[in-house]
Amino acid sequence: MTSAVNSSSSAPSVGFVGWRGMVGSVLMQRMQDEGDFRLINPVFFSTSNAGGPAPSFAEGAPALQDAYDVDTLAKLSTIVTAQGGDYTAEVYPKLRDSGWDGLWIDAASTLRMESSSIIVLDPVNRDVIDAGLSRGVRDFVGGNCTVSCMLMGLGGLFRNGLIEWGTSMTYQAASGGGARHMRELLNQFGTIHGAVAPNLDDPASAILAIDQAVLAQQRNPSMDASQFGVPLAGSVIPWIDADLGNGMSREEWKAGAETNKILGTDTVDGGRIPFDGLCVRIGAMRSHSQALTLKLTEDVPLAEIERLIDSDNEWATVIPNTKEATLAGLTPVAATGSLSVPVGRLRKLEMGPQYLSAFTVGDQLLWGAAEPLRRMLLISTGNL
Ligand SMILES: NC(=O)C1=CN([C@@H]2O[C@H](COP(=O)(O)OP(=O)(O)OC[C@H]3O[C@@H](n4cnc5c(N)ncnc54)[C@H](OP(=O)(O)O)[C@@H]3O)[C@@H](O)[C@H]2O)C=CC1
Ligand SMILES: N[C@@H](CC(=O)OP(=O)(O)O)C(=O)O
Repeated sequence: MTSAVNSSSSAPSVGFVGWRGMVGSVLMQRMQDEGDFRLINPVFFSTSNAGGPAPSFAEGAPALQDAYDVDTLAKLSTIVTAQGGDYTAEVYPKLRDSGWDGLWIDAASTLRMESSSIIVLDPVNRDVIDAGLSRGVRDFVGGNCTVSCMLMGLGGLFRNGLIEWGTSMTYQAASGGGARHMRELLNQFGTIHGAVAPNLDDPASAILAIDQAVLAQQRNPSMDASQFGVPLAGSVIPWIDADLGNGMSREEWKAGAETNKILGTDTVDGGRIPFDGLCVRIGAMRSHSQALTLKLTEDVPLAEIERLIDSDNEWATVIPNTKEATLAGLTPVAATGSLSVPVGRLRKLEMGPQYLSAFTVGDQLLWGAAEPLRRMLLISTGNL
């Protein structure tokens, strides 16, 4: 499918860097699905193939430009990048130093916590985005995938001041690491299966023998674990991103830091909400899940909690707390590819009526990465 672009001189010229990566591909697909290219004059950049043809879906766009060419980038009113943090760290300062004052819309975490940037998640913080645009903020960064998916699901409780503190235990999919991580997980599953396939085919074979063969394969140094460091298939890895040296992973630090920045509660007197937990990589392909324990500021009836979650935005969806509904609607397999953010397992815990459990799943390439950027571009061009 091709998407006509708007090449009239009055259409905003928007540069895209990182459009063929995983986040970038999902962003391009969403923009095609929604007809966004009709509204802008896109210029596509590459770090590896300058001069090559523009993507086939963008009919009428010029050839690929060099993503490191600051002069060419500086001609554009807006740059959208999903190229990664190293690219941002190298190119962004040069571009600003050159005097460029266009809008920088970025998926990487590099600039997220800068005071000059806003983390974009407009169903939750549209007021912060609008105020930022009015006072001349030029850097808009997508949030961490787990944080964005959590706030999309539970925004109704946060925004009504009902969360005193929260803790999340995450179950993050391989796709959070990128395309090579997804491939590695699948190869590991395949290698393990290959090691026991004859035994599996024989219904009379002993399960303990199969179990031992699986473990031997997982511990075999020949098993490719170059992306994750250790086998993920048939296991879990309770550490994501850098070691901050204080017992906390960087992914865990982002949960509290970014949640409060998005909500605007990160100032000393802004009512910071303590939010902390453990981040764990599991062998899901795509879509991050998280189990939450929330301390409420008051004893709100469960029915009211469900109403606040469900009505906060058009994507948050309460899943009834039954086994049948949970299995049908509250898994990565059910959530992947959808903008809906299911929230379930809602119940008051034994600790008291102000303690709530919740489980939520979100496609971290949609609301967790591409969709907030796409919508920020629409907001900045006056189309949302
Ligand atoms: N993965 C996720 O869930 C999330 C990622 N992010 C952030 O988004 C940024 C980009 O992440 P992600 O999309 O996963 O990164 P990818 O590694 O998938 O893509 C980044 C770049 O790698 C280059 N590349 C090299 N080989 C290939 C190939 N075979 N196929 C496609 N691209 C290739 C492309 O640049 P070129 O075309 O110039 O060669 C591409 O733009 C990162 O900063 C990440 O932290 C944010 C939220 C969630
Ligand atoms: N760290 C996330 C993915 C990601 O890219 O996050 P961030 O944009 O905060 O670096 C994960 O591995 O699941």
